Amino acid sequence: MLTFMEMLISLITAAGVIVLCPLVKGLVPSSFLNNLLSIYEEYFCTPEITLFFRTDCGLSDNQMYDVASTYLRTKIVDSSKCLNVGKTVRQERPTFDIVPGAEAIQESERVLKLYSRDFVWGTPGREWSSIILEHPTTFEKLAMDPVQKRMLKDDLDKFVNRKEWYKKVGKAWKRGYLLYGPPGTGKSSLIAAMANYLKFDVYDLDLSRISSDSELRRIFLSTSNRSIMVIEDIDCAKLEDREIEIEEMSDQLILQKPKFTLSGLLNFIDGVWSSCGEGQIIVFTTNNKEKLEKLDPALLRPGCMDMHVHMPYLTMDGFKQLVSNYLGIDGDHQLFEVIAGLLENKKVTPAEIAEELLKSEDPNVALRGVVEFLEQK
Ligand SMILES: Nc1ncnc2c1ncn2[C@@H]1O[C@H](COP(=O)(O)OP(=O)(O)OP(=O)(O)O)[C@@H](O)[C@H]1O
Repeated sequence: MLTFMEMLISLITAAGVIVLCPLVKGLVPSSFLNNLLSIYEEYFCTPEITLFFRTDCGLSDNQMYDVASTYLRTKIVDSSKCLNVGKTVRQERPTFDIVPGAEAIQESERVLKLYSRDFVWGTPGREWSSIILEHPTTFEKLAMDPVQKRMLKDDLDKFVNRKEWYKKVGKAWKRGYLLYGPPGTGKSSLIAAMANYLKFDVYDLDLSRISSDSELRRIFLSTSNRSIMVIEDIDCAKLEDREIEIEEMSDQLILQKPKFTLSGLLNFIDGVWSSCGEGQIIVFTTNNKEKLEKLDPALLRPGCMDMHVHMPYLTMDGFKQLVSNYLGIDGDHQLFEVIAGLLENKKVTPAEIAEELLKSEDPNVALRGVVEFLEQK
């Protein structure tokens, strides 16, 4: 027979286990659990603290929200070892400490986000809205010159692993890439591959809608570290210095009209403001590199665009990669020779051939379609 004290100790221990262990919680019927918890709380519990993780901290996203959601999503078995939340009596705010192990989980489980400004116009205080980025392109799937692909991956690896080096030489930890080539050659796909490879969020910035340097500053400062800022079709972005159009301005305001300037943009990429933020990558894309050079050569210099990546029309190597992706053929095919001959004389983009390959899952039908397409081009 259990004594009263032994029963009480068992009850406390059981309730303690249930309170502390989420796994056990899932196994116990809720009515029993609630009764047990109310007895436990009434006699032994300190008041509960509820933590609210807001999605944003003013202008920027709240990283603690990401940490907490990652934590809850993975339902880490040994939960007590992963996220320490603490507050001493002297501290004004709680501290959050991710201990080793949790970072690795966070990294592998991290959901990438694509930020844009499409839904923030007229929303005071918000510079970006985001959706989950689930782009399937990886470096392996990209139809791209293998040597160039290797060089780019090495460059990215070197960049992300050299935080201390950048500090030592007194350089902002940033890197710029210019992707240029005709439409449909994979510039956007390459950006997705870079984001997936590095596990970096992507910020998609439309420069033509920026009206002043101060707006640009606010926007840049509200991006997170270790992210990719993309400015697509930069040659079409109306980069000339421009003034904001405000109809009813007082005389005083007219004297200091807000302006967007090219030098304001350069300041963020390789000037004084470039040191705000760490591990940031900026990518320009263009279909017309010459036009960009004419506008201002400074935009293409190392320090601004450190690496220029040419995305050309489709080559036979690229074609074989697409065939592997779409038809699962990794070896040879009898139509490859004729296709190689046609590709040598035609300017065709990977996007066009991808479209043809989508038409049939039967390799013979799909490849005959490609031959016809190339012959007619
Ligand atoms: N190099 C490539 N490797 C694999 N797929 C590609 C490649 N280029 C294009 N594609 C296919 O074509 C589609 C369109 O390509 P993408 O948008 O990446 O080209 P782009 O160069 O960014 O074009 P634009 O200049 O018009 O923005 C992609 O979704 C992908 O399916």
